[in-house]
Amino acid sequence: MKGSRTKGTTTIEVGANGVALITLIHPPVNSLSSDVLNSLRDSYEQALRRDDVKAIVITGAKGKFSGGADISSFEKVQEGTVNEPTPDFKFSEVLGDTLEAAKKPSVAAIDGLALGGGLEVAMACHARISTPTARLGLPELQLGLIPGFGGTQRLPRLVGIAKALEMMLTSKTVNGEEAHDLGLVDAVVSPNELVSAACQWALDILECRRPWIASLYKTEKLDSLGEAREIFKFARAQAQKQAPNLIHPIVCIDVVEHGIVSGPRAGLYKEFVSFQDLVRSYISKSLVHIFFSQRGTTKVPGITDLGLVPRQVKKVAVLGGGLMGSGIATALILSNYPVILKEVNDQFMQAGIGRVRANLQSRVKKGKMTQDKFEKTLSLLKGSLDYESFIDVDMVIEAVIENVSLKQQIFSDLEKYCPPHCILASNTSTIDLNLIGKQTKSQDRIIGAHFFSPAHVMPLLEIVRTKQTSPQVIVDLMDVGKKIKKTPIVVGNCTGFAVNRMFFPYTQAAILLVEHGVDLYLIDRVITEFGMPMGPFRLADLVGFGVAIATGMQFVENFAERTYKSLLLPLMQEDKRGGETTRKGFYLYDDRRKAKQDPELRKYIEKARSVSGVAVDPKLARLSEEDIVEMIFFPVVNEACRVFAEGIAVKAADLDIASVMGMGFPPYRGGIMFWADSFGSKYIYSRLEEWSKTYGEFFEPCAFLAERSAKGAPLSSPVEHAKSRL
Ligand SMILES: C[C@H](O)CC(=O)SCCNC(=O)CCNC(=O)[C@H](O)C(C)(C)COP(=O)(O)OP(=O)(O)OC[C@H]1O[C@@H](n2cnc3c(N)ncnc32)[C@H](O)[C@@H]1OP(=O)(O)O
Repeated sequence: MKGSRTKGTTTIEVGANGVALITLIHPPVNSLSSDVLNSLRDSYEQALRRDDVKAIVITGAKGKFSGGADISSFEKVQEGTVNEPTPDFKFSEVLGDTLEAAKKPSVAAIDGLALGGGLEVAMACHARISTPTARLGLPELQLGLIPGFGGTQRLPRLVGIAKALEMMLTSKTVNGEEAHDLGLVDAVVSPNELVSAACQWALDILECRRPWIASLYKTEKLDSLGEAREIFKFARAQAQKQAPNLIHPIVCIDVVEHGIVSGPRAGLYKEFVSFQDLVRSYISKSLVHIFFSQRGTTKVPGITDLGLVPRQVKKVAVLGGGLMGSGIATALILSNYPVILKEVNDQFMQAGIGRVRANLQSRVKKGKMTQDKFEKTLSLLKGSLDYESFIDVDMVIEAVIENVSLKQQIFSDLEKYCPPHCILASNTSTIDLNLIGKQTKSQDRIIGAHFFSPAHVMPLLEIVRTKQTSPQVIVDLMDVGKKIKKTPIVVGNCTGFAVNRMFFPYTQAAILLVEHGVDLYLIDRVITEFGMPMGPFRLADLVGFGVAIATGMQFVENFAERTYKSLLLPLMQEDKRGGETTRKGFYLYDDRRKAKQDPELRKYIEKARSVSGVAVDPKLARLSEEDIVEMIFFPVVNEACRVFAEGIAVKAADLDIASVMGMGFPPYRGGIMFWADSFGSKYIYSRLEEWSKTYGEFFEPCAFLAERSAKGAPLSSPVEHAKSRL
């Protein structure tokens, strides 16, 4: 069973002071499985029955209150194994009728996490005591859900409507101190005082020295109805603007509002009904899939199951202080790794250090970092112009321009100057690692560490292994990845690896459509409305045509048969239109980087069209929005299938994560393979085949897709005989 190694339980221990301590136990995060919930109800009823119990404290084992409802139980509902609302989802009644309405007071003692259902249990208690570092929140919306154990009603009554909506809509947690300021917890104490302070608080409630509060009926934090309506109106407008494709944030606001207007019991009922609908929605199914897939990336068969312990990486060198190198250095020093930044001359080195400084300064400006922490963090970075200081580094990450012979030279040098255990990583985004390491004898410690720009912000780290890379080196890099808060996906070696192989047809398909008559700006709009952060043309402007063309060349060389050859980008570049940095690309940019459409583009498109020998296709010129989405993304699915079939990715779910975190594919569509399976392999195959007949090999469905389509099989089911590169 995913995410829940045991079914969990609770224990009850009655002290001489007459307080029953109920402990939630379900490693690793004390999630609330059916067994935990049933056991909690039984322990609670026992405490209420026993004459020697005067008051109750609920806490979680091993310094964690609870990570919330057991998410794996949602999967069963989503797979259709469970149809009716299960007792789990009716637990809201138990919290209201048994805990909150009890004749004995209860206090939650919170350390570590109190998330989702965990916080909802705590809010049904009559008071909450937490440690300063505890994290409290209702992150259910991240899963396409709303709180289902009364959180939509109790949180607004404890912290006010606006703050409650903010916490739920952003899924952000607050720490114990902040929770105290908000009124969500009643006192903050150190972890070793937690249980005794909570027991004392419960006795104080009993003896009327502290208030006995049922959160559900608290009113003093609630705004007047008129003010509340304004808050709801504003929240709806914001939610609509930020996530127009998502319905559950609006449902959440509706449910909170219903409770304010019609009373908390009516609110609880609406919460229950809405939760039942949402848990079965495609969006929740997709987001739950993403939740488990993201955690699944750290489990790589044949590598993470070998019992290898990651070696400690104490010092890292980064080669190249450009955009990528400085971003990588920033990510490393932010996680306390001392870093040497090597450049070829002083001017470049100072520029690189300047970029790192600017990255950190922007955190200070946003209030995410103190000036003192800024100084300390920056002091971890040292510039260097030679390899002398590489004598004691444990890992090098090369991030110079995409030039094969330059990289080959660098890796030969690294072999000479770095200690023999040192991990030699390259941040190349496309070049085959075997080529890069060709002139060395260190193939076992050469690995790809492909970051995404800006490297200190983007969450994905594509770890590329060749057939020679040792499992130890992979485990070491995965560990560094985790420490710098990246989600690693381990992939095999090939041109473009997983993410860029999927990106390539995305841009290519867009160019093909434009040359055949589809409006360029319409494509960007449709793709943005689909949920991508920006359309393919706006993205090309952001990346810059220089990089786009250089990367494209790698694909032309390696996958010529399925490359759509167009001169659109080179023609524009010839005219000094190189993307955002030149202020002109597919869009025109003003001082504030605001993009404006440019009617002049027509002349480049017409020229590119005539060079390609392509005529406007009236059918494509009238393409529906659905068709635009399919013609752009099915070629991406096709490439993802190849990547999967070749064993470059071991699990389809890794490609889902790669697409979401590397390409910006909307997580609420579950990732590229998950989304593709919602159409079915037969449909995708038939569409690609139809287009390939008219528009050429670019669309030709791959053998894997043909095979899955013939069997009517899902694209994400495991590949049995893949010639795995892992
Ligand atoms: C009715 C209610 O209103 C509905 C709900 O409560 S919905 C649930 C709300 N709770 C959440 O969304 C929290 C989800 N969990 C998290 O954000 C993070 O796991 C965490 C912050 C709790 C811990 O993070 P971290 O320490 O990095 O550990 P992480 O690797 O994520 O999780 C450890 C393991 O616990 C599992 N897990 C975490 N939370 C879980 C949950 N709520 N249910 C089931 N499994 C869970 C993970 O799948 C993972 O399993 P694995 O080891 O087999 O891969």
